[in-house]
Amino acid sequence: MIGVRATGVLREFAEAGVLALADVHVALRLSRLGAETSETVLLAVALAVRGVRTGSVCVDLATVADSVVPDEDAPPVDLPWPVDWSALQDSPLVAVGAAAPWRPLRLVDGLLYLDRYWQQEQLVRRELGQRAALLPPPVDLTLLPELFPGPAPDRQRLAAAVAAGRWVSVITGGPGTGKTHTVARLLRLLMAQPGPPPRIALAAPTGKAAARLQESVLAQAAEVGLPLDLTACTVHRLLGWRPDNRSRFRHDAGNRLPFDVVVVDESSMVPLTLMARLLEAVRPTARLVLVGDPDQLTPVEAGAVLSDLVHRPGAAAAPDPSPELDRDADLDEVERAQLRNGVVRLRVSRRYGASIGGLAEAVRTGDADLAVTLLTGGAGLSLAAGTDALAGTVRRSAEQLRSAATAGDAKAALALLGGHRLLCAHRHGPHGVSYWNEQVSRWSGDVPGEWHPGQPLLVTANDYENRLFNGDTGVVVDTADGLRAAFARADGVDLVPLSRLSSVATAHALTVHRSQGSQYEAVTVLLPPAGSPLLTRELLYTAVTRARTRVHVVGSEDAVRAAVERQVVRASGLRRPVT
Ligand SMILES: Nc1ncnc2c1ncn2[C@@H]1O[C@H](COP(=O)(O)OP(=O)(O)OP(=O)(O)O)[C@@H](O)[C@H]1O
Repeated sequence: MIGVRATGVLREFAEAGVLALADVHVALRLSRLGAETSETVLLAVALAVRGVRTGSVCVDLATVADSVVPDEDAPPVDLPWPVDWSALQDSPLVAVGAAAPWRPLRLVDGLLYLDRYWQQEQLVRRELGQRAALLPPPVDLTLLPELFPGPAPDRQRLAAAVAAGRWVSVITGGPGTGKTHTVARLLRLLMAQPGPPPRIALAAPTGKAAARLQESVLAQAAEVGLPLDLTACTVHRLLGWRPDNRSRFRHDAGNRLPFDVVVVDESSMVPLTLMARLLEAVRPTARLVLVGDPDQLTPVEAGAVLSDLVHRPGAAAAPDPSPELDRDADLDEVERAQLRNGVVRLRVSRRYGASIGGLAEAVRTGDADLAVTLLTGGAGLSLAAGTDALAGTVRRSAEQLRSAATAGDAKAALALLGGHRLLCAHRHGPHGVSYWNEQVSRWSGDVPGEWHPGQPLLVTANDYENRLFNGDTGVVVDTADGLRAAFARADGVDLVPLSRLSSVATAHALTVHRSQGSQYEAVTVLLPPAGSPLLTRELLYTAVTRARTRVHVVGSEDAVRAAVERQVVRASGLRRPVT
C-alpha cells in the first residue's frame, strides 16, 4: 500500500498496484523542482519511471492504458486514464521533440522518455546508422561450402555469410539451433581472409554464459581450425570495469576496444545501457556479431535491444548481402526484411525433438490453440491442472537424487539433476519456488540449516575462486572426505568443500528466469492462474525450451492460453522507423 503523500490520480494508480512507491516519489519530487501541478503530467512522469522499472525504455502514451496489467492482488477498478496528454507539451519538465534542450523527460512522437534513456537510445541509433552507412567489409566466401557442407537451404551458411559481410549482424535461434556452431565457423572464415589474423573477442552478459561460450567454442576449435587459446569474458570485463564508476567503462568512444571481431552471446540479456556502452566502445570497422534468442525472457533492466534489432523496420535501401545464398535459404517475407538489417534466424534445433520444437514454435508465434492441442496430445508433452501428479514426480526425483548422492556417486547425482527440473513462474506463494523448496525438504525430512546429501544447490553470486557463476547448479554429495558440493565441468566433476561455498541456495525448484541458459532432459512447468501478470509468452517459451525430451505443464488450459496471448510489450523507439 502506498505510504507517501500522493493524492488524486497518482494515489488511485498506486492503490490499484500500477504505480510503486518509487514511481510516485520521483514524480512528486520532480513536480516540486519544476513547479509542475498538472495531474496528467505527474501521472505521465510516474508512468515513465514505472516503465523503466518494468523494463521499458519509454512509455507509449497511445497504448499505455492497454499495456498495463493491474496487480492481481489489488481490487479491480476503472482507472481514470487521461484521454488527452497535451499538458505534457507545455510542461517545464518535458523537452518536446528530438532537438529540444535538456529537461528531465523527453516526448518524441508520442513516446515519453526519462531523458537518460532517450540519450542512450539515440546513441544506439547513431552507432548503428554510422555502421550501416560505411562500405561493408570485403569478404572472400570461398571457404564457406567447406565449412557448411550441408544441403540447401542452410540458414547457418547464410548467417555466417551475412555476419562476415557486415559490420553489425544478429544471429538468432532457440537452444541448440547451432548458433555457436555457426560462430565457430564464421571465425574460421574470417581468419582465412587475406591480411593479419583478426583479433577476436568473445563475450556474454553473465559469467555463466561467458564460461559456456568459451567451453563450447573451444570444444570445436581443433576440428574447425581455431586458436586453442580463445577465451570469453563478461561484457563488463571486456569493456573494463572502473572502480570509480558503475556505468562507465575504460573502453568507450575515446578509447575503443582493440578487436576486429566482437561476438556477444546471449545478447537478449543485454539491456539498453550496456548495449549503448558496448556499441560506442567497439570500433565502427570491427565486426560486431550479436547472438541470442530474442523470444526468451528479456533483461531485468530497461531495454531489450536484441529484440528491437530483430523487429526493427527493414532498411529498404540496404543491398542484399549475398543474393545467391539468400535464394537458397528459404526465407519468408518478414525474414527477408530482417536479412536486410543483418538478422538471420536459425530454426532447426538439434537439442530437442520435433514435438518440443513444434510447441516452442506455437508459443513463439502466439498460436494458443495449437499450443494447447500439442500439450494435450504431443509425444513427450502433457498438461494437467492439479498438483497431485506433480508432487509424485518431484518427490521421486528428490529421492533418486538423494540415494545417488548418499552413495557418493557424484556423476550419477549430477546426471539426475540434469534429468528433471521443476520450474516456477513465481518466487513466492503456492505456485512459487520457495513453497516447493520447503515442501520437498519437508518430504525428505531435511533439517533446515543443515547440509544433506542430494541437496540441489543454486549458486547466487559469481565465485571466481571456485570457478562458479551466478546461476550454476550443483548437488551435495557424500564422499570419502565428507560432504562436498559437486558441479559438472566440461572435463568432469569438481568437488568443492562446503565451507568454501559463499553464496548458494537450495534449489529443488528454479524460477524460469534462473533456468535461462540451462537445459534439462525433462521439465515440469508450474503455471500460476491465468490472471498472474508474470504469465507471458516469453516465460512459457523460455520454460518449454529448457527441455530436451519431455515437458509437463501444470496449470489450466486458460493459463496456457493467457501465457501465449500475452506478449511482454517493451516500449522502445528503436522499433519505429527513423523520422
Ligand atoms: N550444421 C551442423 N552439423 C552438425 N552438428 C551441428 C550443426 N549445427 C549444430 N550442431 C550441433 O548441435 C548442437 C547444438 O549446437 P550449438 O551449441 O551450436 O547450438 P546453440 O544454438 O549455440 O545452442 P545454445 O542456445 O544452447 O547455446 C551441438 O552439439 C552442435 O555441435
